[in-house]
Amino acid sequence: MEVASEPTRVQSLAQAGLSQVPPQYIQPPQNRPNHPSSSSNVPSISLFGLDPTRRDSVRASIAEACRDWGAFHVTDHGVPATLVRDIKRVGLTFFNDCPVPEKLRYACDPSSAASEGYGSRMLEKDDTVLDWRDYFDHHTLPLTRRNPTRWPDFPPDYRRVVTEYSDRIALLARELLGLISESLGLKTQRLEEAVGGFYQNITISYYPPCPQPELTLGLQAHSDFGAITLLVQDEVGGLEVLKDNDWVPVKPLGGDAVVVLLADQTEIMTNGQYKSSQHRAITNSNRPRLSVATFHDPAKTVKVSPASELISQSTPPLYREVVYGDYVSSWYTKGPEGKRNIDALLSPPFSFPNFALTLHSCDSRELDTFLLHTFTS
Ligand SMILES: O=C(O)CCC(=O)C(=O)O
Ligand SMILES: [Fe+2]
Repeated sequence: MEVASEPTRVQSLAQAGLSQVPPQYIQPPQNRPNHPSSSSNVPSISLFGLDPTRRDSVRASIAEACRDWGAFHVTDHGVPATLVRDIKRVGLTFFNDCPVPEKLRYACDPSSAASEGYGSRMLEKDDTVLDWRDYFDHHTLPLTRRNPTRWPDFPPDYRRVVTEYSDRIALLARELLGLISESLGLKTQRLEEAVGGFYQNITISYYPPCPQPELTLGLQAHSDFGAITLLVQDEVGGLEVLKDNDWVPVKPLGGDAVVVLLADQTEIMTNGQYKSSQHRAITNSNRPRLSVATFHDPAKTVKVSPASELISQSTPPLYREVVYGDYVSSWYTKGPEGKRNIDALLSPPFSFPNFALTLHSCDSRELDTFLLHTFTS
């Protein structure tokens, strides 16, 4: 049996003082970060005082942000600013002050996808360009998956803070799915019921300074595969979202601000009315950066499909039903490559005029997917 070897830790490379990044980290020219042309930022929505009148206007802002961006900031959301600050503090203390050999006590299993713990490589494929990132992944919900003894105990309040943060941020995810449902004219609980009890993971990402940020990515372009991701970042910044084919930096707002990223299952459930956000992280040469992404996903056995209330003769289902576990397996074996995985679920067109239109407007990869679906379904 082949035993997977321990991956190189990016922090160790950064501490070695290299002047050039090793070749495995160099992105092909088309994926390298170019200088962002946009000075805009994602919309920011305050959830303060949600009485019925405020709720109407917040719903409208959410609808616009979800349609135009698939990403937005929320503030005044009920997760205490001290807890948001604490989760960043414990993460940064672990990465900055705990020696690598000590961190390796928590190393995740490099041979199994999405295993809990301290890691550096998300994908097992040998041909992927590597991300300039180390991370710690925590399995936090349902409670049967949560075992804080598998998490660092340095700093001493690490486990308490992650536990509290997990519980509070799940409440916010629920509230946001409710507002997103309402913003589409669905009953408040609709999306939450379709997702079922949350499978929640918290990934703390640490991006060490990189000697050649113009050649690398901290995290390659992808959309998250679950339902909704809530992310906090430090003041360094580096998250970018794709908007109208431009990479737009998500500028840190500080305070209690949380970035909401719609993920693929929400795109499917909303039948494409809301798109999942394609995003990536860039690096810089002088300051380490930290982010905390909390993923809220369905259980692996849940079947996800467009909500029937959103389907009519004029709005046929755009995506085929998928068992969530199959979707995740495909993501890990093929790699994210932007939004390739969700593209593969697009339903074939239904009539000849659509067929002609689709062929006219798709690139060669979409054409492969299209032909495959047309002739195998
Ligand atoms: O570090 C970031 O800002 C992005 C993290 C992210 O997208 C992820 O972990 O899926
Ligand atoms: Fe992500």
